[in-house]
Amino acid sequence: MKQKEITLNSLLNEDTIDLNMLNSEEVGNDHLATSMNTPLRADAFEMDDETKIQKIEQHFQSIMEIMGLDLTDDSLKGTPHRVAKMYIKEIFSGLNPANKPKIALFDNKYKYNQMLVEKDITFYSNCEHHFVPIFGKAHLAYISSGKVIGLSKLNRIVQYFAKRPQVQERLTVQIATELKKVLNTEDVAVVIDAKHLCVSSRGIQDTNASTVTSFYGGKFQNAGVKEEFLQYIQLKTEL
Ligand SMILES: Nc1nc2c(ncn2[C@@H]2O[C@H](COP(=O)(O)OP(=O)(O)OP(=O)(O)O)[C@@H](O)[C@H]2O)c(=O)[nH]1
Ligand SMILES: [Zn+2]
Repeated sequence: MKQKEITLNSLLNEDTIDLNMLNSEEVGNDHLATSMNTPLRADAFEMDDETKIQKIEQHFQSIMEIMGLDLTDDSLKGTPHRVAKMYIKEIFSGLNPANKPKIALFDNKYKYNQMLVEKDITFYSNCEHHFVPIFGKAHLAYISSGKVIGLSKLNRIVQYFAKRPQVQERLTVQIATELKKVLNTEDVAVVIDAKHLCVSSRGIQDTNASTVTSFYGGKFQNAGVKEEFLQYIQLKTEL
């Protein structure tokens, strides 16, 4: 299987990126568009969800009509509303910071001081260039700086950032940055192995290629620590 490897640590070189901006995953700051922030307009959430759904429904109906589809057909007539609801409430719900998961941390009373790896987190996202799915596995690791995170919250962080129009590089950096912030440590690692339907189902139509992106912070930049993490996740060849 062919894999394209993009290493992101150079993008996150703290000499070149303002750390305040890295922490600004808030509405209104996103539009300042550092390389890792989803390019959102400042007024992105002035309109409520119900109005957004109504408007998208109207526009999607126009797209279908332009394509010559008969919207009086039983099976098609509900599609504009279905798509609009799916965009706002499901597959792009991670655009809205109101949907950001609340993260519960616990004291590390177990004195566990090795890495914790949450691997094979299945996610579905969508390519921001073609609006077709990106899907795959995310593998996360961290070494506690004193707090322990509930395991499911690692999953929830992945799902939140996946539910946006994405490029895989940005998804990787956004997850890593959030992990660093909530866990108050540089010692985090993220590897994402994903398939892009814009590469397999159209365009070049390569059904075998997958894309691997990675972030290694703090102690994970140490070759031995990184190797231990990679041993645990052992990238699988089929997704
Ligand atoms: N770096 C990066 N590129 C992506 C990602 N998802 C999709 N792309 C690429 O974005 C590019 C968009 O290029 P364009 O030439 O504007 O689009 P296109 O004419 O549809 O290109 P083809 O896919 O080659 O037909 C394509 O090469 C996609 O494969 C991603 O997550 N990261
Ligand atoms: Zn694409």
